Amino acid sequence: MNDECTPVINTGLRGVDVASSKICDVKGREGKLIYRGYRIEDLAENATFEEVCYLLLHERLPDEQALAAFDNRLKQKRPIPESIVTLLKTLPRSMTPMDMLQAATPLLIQADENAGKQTPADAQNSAEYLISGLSTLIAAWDRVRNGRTPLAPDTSLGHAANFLYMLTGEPPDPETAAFFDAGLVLHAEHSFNASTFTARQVASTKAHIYAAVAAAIGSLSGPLHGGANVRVMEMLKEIGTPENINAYIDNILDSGGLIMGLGHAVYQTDDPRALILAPMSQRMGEIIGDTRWYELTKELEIRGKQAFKKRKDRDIFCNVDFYSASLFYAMGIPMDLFTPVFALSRVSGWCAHVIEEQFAKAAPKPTLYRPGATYVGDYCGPDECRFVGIEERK
Ligand SMILES: CC(=O)SCCNC(=O)CCNC(=O)[C@H](O)C(C)(C)COP(=O)(O)OP(=O)(O)OC[C@H]1O[C@@H](n2cnc3c(N)ncnc32)[C@H](O)[C@@H]1OP(=O)(O)O
Ligand SMILES: O=C([O-])CC(=O)C(=O)O
Repeated sequence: MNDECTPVINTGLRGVDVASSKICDVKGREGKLIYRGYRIEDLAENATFEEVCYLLLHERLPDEQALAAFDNRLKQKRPIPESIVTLLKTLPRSMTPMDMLQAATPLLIQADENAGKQTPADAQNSAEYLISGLSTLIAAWDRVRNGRTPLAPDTSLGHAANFLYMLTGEPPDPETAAFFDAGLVLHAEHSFNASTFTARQVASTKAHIYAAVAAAIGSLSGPLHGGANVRVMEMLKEIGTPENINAYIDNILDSGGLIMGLGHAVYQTDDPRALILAPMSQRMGEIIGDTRWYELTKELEIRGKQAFKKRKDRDIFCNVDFYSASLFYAMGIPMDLFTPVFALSRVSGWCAHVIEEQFAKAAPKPTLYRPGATYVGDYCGPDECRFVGIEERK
C-alpha cells in the first residue's frame, strides 16, 4: 500500500466511513443522537428499554401486541443455564466483572437451540438470549463473588427493575427503576464506536453473534471507551471535595493525563446523553439524600473545561460516562459493575449491528473488513533480512 508515495495513515479511522448503516446517526457538531430516526431525548423520556431494543432489532417501534410478545420472549430467556452458575462459582472472586462477562457470554449459546444457523430470524432470537442473558449473568456474578446465591429473575418486573432486583434482592422503587431504565435507553446504541465496530468486524467474518458480542465486551472494557465510567467515579473519589479539584486537574493535565468522562471522538459539543444524565444524577442524589457526587461532578465539569481551554486553546465537552458514574453510584450499583451495566444496555446495539452486517441488503454490500497498514519495519535497511540459523544468531 502506498508503495511509491508518502504514506497516508488514517489514524483511528477518524472521519472515514467504513460502511453504510440505518441504525444510528451521531451528529457530532450539533450534539444530536438518533436511533433509527428517533431522537434520543424522546426515547429517553418516553420509551422503555424493551421498546428501544425492539426498535433497534426490528427497525420500528413495536405496537402493543408486538411489544407484549417481545417482552414475553425476553422474560422466557432470562434464566441462564445452571452450568454457567456452576462455572461462575469456580472463578476467582477477584476476576473483574468485564473479564467474567467476556469469558462467560459465549456460554449463553448452550440454551439457544438455533444458534449459529445464520438466518436473520435465528440471529434475532440469539439477540434476545444475549439481551436477557447478560443481565442475569452480571447479577449472578455479583452475588456469587460475594458468597451469595444468585436470584431467579422476577417476571413481574421489567428488564431494568429485574436487573436491580437480581443484584440487590429488593425490587427497586419506581423512580429508581425508571431512571435505570432511561439509563439503559441512553447507552443502547452509538453507531460505529469502538466496541460496535469490533462486533461488526467479527460479524464480517461470518462468525456467530455470540462471538461478536464477546469481542465487543472486551473492546468496551477499555478506559478510553466504556471503561471510562468506573474511572470517572474513581476520579471523583480521589478528588473527594471541591477544594481539591484545581490541584487534581493541574496535576492530571501537567502530566499529560486525562480527565475521565471528558472528550469524545465525534461530539464537538456536550454529548446529548450527558445533558440528560446530569439532572438524573442530581435527582437520584436527592432521592438518597446525598447530592455530593453530583455536585462534585458539576464543579469538575466547569473547572475541567476551563483548565483545558486555557491550556489547549480549544474546548472539551462531557461524554456519556461523565454523569452516568454519579448516577449509577447513587443507585447503589457497585463501581466495578458500571461498565458491565453499559454492556447490558449496549448489547442491544451490538446485536442490531451484527444483524445488519450479516443480513441487511445495504449498498455498498458489507464485506470482510480488512484494512491495510503502512509497513515501517526497517530491521535490515531497505532490504529483507537474511535468515540465519539459531547457532549463528547473536
Ligand atoms: C462511551 C465512550 O466511549 S465515551 C469516551 C469515554 N472516554 C473517556 O472519557 C476517556 C477520556 N477521553 C479521551 O481519552 C478522549 O477524549 C477520547 C479518546 C474519548 C477522544 O479522543 P479524541 O477526541 O480523538 O481526542 P484526542 O485523543 O485526539 O485528543 C485530542 C487532544 O485533547 C486531549 N484530550 C482529549 N480528551 C482529554 C481528556 N479527557 N482529558 C485531558 N486531555 C484530553 C488529548 O490529550 C489531546 O491532546 P494533544 O492534542 O495535546 O495531544
Ligand atoms: O461513539 C463513541 O466513540 C463512544 C461513545 O460515545 C459510545 O460508544 O457510546
